Amino acid sequence: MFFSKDLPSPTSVFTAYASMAGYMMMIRSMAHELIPAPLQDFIYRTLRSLFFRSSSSTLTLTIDDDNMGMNNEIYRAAQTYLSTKISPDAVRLRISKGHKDKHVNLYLSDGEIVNDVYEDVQLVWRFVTDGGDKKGGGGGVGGRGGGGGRRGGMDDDGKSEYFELSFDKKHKDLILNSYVPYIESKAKEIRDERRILMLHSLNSLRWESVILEHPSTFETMAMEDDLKRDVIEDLDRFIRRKEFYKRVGKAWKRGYLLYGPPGTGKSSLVAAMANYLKFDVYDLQLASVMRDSDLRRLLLATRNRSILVIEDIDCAVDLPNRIEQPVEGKNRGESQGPLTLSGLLNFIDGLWSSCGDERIIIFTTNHKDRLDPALLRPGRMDMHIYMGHCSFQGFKTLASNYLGLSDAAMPHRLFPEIERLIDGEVMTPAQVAEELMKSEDADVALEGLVNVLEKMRLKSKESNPVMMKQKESRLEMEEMRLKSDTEGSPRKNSKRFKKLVLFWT
Ligand SMILES: Nc1ncnc2c1ncn2[C@@H]1O[C@H](COP(=O)(O)OP(=O)(O)OP(=O)(O)O)[C@@H](O)[C@H]1O
Repeated sequence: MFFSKDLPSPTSVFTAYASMAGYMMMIRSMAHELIPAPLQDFIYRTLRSLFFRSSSSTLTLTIDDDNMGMNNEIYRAAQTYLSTKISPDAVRLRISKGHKDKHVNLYLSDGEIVNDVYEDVQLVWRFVTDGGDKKGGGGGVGGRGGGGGRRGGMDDDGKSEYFELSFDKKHKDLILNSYVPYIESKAKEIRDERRILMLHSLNSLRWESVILEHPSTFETMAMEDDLKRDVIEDLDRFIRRKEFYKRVGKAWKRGYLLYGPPGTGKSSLVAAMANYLKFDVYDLQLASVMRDSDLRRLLLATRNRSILVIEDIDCAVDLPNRIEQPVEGKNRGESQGPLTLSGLLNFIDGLWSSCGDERIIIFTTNHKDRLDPALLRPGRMDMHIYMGHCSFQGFKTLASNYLGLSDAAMPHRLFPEIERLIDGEVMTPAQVAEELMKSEDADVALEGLVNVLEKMRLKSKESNPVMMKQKESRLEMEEMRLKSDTEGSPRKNSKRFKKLVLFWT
C-alpha cells in the first residue's frame, strides 16, 4: 500500500526529468560522433519511452506544424516564444539569418530542452527531430517565423520535427486554456517587435521590396498634438476592432486622405503610421499602371497588415479622362482596358478589401480641391487629415528632433521671437527642418531661422499687402471672439485653433 508521502512530488519529478534529459542530450551529442544515425534514433526512442512510462503523472503534448494540411499556429508561436527562452547552458542551437533580417535568429536544435514556469507550474519543452537521414548536425527548428528555415511537420527526407511540452497531468486545463493562449500572445508581441518592415514599389508591374528604414515616428512628427492624438486613437481603434468589423459585415480596412502643401509631412506621416503599426508599405505609382487588370493583379498580391499608398492622387494619373474611354463589353472593374477611376474605386471597395485583413489605404494630395468627388464621398476615405504649415508647436518638435532643444525647463531665448514670426502660413516643416540642419550650434541655427522667417513674412506681405491686412484684422477679431467665449477650456481652445488655421487658408 502507498501513502502520498511516499510518492515523489511533481517538482522532484520535473527536476529529475530535466536532469535526465540533460544527461541524455550530452550522451547523445557524444554518441552522435561515434554511433551511426539509425542506431542513435533507436537508442534515443527506447530511453525516452522508458522514461515516460515511469512518470505516469506527466502529460506530454506534441506540437507539429501540420494542422490538417494548414499551418499550426501553436507550433509557430512556440517556435518564436522558445527562441527567447533558450538557456545559456544549451549545447546545440540552430542559427539563421534571412536576407531581410537585421539580427541572427536562434532556435532550438534537435533534443534541446527549455524549462519554463507558468503560474508555479513547471513545464518542459523539447524540440524533437524524428527519422530521416540526419545531416549537418541534427536538423533544426523550422524557422519560418524568423529566419526562413525548414518548416515543422514532415520534410522531404521523411523526417518529422515537433515540440514536446510535458507537465503534470493535473494542470492540463490551465495549460490548454491559459498557457497556450499566453504563448500565442507573447509570440505575437515578439514578432511585432522583431518585424522588419518592407517597402514594396513597382518595377515593370511587379512589386519589388526593400527594407523600410524610415526614421519617422509620431514623436518626431511636427503636427498639432490634438491631430496627432486623433490619428493614433483612430489607428488603435481600427486595430482592436477585428470582431466589430466582422459583426457588422464590413471589410477590416481603413482609408485616410492626407492633404496639404508639399513638404508638410504627408509621406513622413505614412512612414510614422507604418512604424507605429508595424505594417509593410505598398507604394502604388498609378502612372505606371495602365489597365484595370494590372491593378487587380497588383492589389491581390499585397499582403495583410499593410498600408497601400497612392501618392499625389490628383496628378499621378489623369483618371477622369480615362473614364471617357470605356472599353465595350467589359464589366466595370474587370476591364482589360485602360485603368479608370471607377476601376480603382471598385477594387478598393470590393475585391481587394474583402480578400484581406488589416488593410490601410492612404491617398495623398497637394490639391484636395482637384480630386474627383467620387474619392471624397463619405465612407470612402474614413479620415481626412490636413497637413499644414509649421506652427510653433510643430517647430518645437523639430527643434527637439534636430537640435535637442526642449522648451520644458528653460526655453531658448529665441523661442518667443520664433513663436511670433512662425504663426500663419509662413514656412513648411520641411523648410524649417532644412534651416535647423544648417548648424549644430542651436544659437546659429535659430538665428538663421529667425532671419528666414522675417524675410518670408516680408515677402508675403509685399506680395499682397491688402489681403494680408484684411486677414490680420479678421484674425484679430476672431481671436478676440474666441478668447471671450472659450477662456479656461484648453480642449475647446485647441479645437478653435484648428478653425483659426482653416480660417487662414
Ligand atoms: N510634419 C513634419 N514633421 C516632421 N518632419 C517633417 C514634417 N513635414 C516635413 N518634414 C521633413 O521634411 C521632409 C519632406 O517631407 P515629406 O516628404 O514628408 O512631405 P510631403 O508633404 O510628403 O511632401 P510632398 O507633398 O512634396 O510629397 C521630411 O523628410 C521631413 O524631414
